[in-house]
Amino acid sequence: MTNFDAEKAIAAAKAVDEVRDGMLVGLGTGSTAAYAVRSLSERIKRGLRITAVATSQATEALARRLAVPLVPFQQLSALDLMIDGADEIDDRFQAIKGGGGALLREKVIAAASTRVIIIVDSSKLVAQLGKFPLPVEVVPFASEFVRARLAELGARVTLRSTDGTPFLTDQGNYILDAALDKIPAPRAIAATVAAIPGVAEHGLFLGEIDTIIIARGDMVEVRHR
Ligand SMILES: O=C(CO)[C@H](O)[C@H](O)COP(=O)(O)O
Repeated sequence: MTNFDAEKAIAAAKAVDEVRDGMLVGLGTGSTAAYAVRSLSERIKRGLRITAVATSQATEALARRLAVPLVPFQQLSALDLMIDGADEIDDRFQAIKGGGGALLREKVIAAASTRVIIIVDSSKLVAQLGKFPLPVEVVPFASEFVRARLAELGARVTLRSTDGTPFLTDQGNYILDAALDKIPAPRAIAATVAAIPGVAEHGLFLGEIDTIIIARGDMVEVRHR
């Protein structure tokens, strides 16, 4: 386990402490969120009664394997709590997400949740967003059109792929990773990108996050908005 893995596990356990009997809990995607699923599973084994919603097929598979009770989100419109990771987060509770390609479902679940807790290791806290390329989910039909529009904004744009095969999201869309280096005005970029026809969602989470849990070594810091 790397130091960052240990921090992820500590932050995840702290977030899972916030889960109470009867809650409907949104489960994020990625390696940090996976620690939260494991931690939640341990509490369920000790008697916690909750129902969860997964933000991706990967998280769904993990939760099923660990006997975390799941319900499809299609039957719901609101959740109590979401626990998820992030690729970058600043001290204004603004984040870039989507490194795992689940940004669209993550944004829906975040919007549906009364409270959103983001759990991160110490490498994820930044003074300004933008070092991590902004993931933009696009319908495949529009991918070249959207790529050109993002390039006009000054981004170096890469179609996410493995060995030349485009990565497909759980919705069957593509991801364009838009490297901007710095995003000094996240709200303006978010509005501009969201307005490009063919964009399904972007990875800027600007108003959704209520609590950040950051682990540094074996210390954990909880910040509330
Ligand atoms: O947004 C995400 C998935 O879409 C993840 O939360 C983000 O990529 C962080 O992943 P990890 O915890 O593996 O570093």
